[in-house]
Amino acid sequence: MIQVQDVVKKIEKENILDHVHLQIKKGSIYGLLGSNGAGKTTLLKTITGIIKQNSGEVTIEEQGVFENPSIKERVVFIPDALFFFAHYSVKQMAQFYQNMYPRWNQERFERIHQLLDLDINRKINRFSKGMQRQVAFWLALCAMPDYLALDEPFDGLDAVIRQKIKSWIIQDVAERDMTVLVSSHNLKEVEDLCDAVGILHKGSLIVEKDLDDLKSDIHKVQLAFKEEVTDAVFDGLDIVHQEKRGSVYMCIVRGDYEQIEDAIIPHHPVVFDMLPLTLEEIFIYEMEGVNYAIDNILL
Ligand SMILES: Nc1ncnc2c1ncn2[C@@H]1O[C@H](COP(=O)(O)OP(=O)(O)OP(=O)(O)O)[C@@H](O)[C@H]1O
Repeated sequence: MIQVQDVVKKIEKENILDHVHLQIKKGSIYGLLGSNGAGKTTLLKTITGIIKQNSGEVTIEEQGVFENPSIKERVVFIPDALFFFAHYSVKQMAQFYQNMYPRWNQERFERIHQLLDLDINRKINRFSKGMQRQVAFWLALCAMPDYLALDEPFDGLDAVIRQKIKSWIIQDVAERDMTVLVSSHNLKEVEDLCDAVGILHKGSLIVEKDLDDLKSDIHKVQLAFKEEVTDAVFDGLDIVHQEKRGSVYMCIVRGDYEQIEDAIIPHHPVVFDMLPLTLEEIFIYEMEGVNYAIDNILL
């Protein structure tokens, strides 16, 4: 398990991480979402022990991560801006990884080689951006990490490779109980992959929930009534957002399905549809809740 307790990270006197708490269960895939500049990369670097927090605690399996080689050899971080040694070929970079990560799996390296079709003797900086990202995943997965942290991981990968890599990750989670932390602006991708999500805004975690709970707790409700109604109709509903188009109300409402139904039905609506929100919609409304507003986004 990864535990982040009351973590503050300051850069130039500013709290880039502002008393962050989070927990990531072993064998789960956790999606870290947030606005630009929210602190996601800083949090990933803190969790993987690349940088040290000013206060608070970051532990993996109850051990501090920073300057802890026995934990770090079980953690791999793929940053959004990839780094490879200049002039290193895939083969040379693999040798470096082999020295860094004692559980390096050479057989897996050769198997993935056949599946990715990249020349191991070619200098990595001669590869395209997407090919370099393939190399990053290739090396990361052969290091057999127990904890894999990914920052905007699928940027620049074609759909076929993306699917392939996602299935390898899911396989490692299922078979080896690998824990994955993924930060991404591609919410569709996160929605498909993650068990739990956290939303970071201005250095604070504003939401942290299992994805299923998050989705069952907020709905898009479309309503119309035969006669003009007063606001009393909406009493008892936790409305996050509301718009009226003609005679139809479109509302975003917090609460479970039955609870919302029980509040609405007594008012005899002639139209009453309730739909789950996509993760992208949930994200937008949660951000609106912290005044990161975008008006008239209801579809
Ligand atoms: N080395 C640095 N020096 C100064 N400020 C920094 C540094 N690294 C990060 N920051 C600041 O910290 C804040 C958080 O940055 P971070 O890269 O963690 O955000 P992010 O959530 O990953 O953003 P994005 O989604 O845009 O990639 C930003 O305001 C950024 O300017």
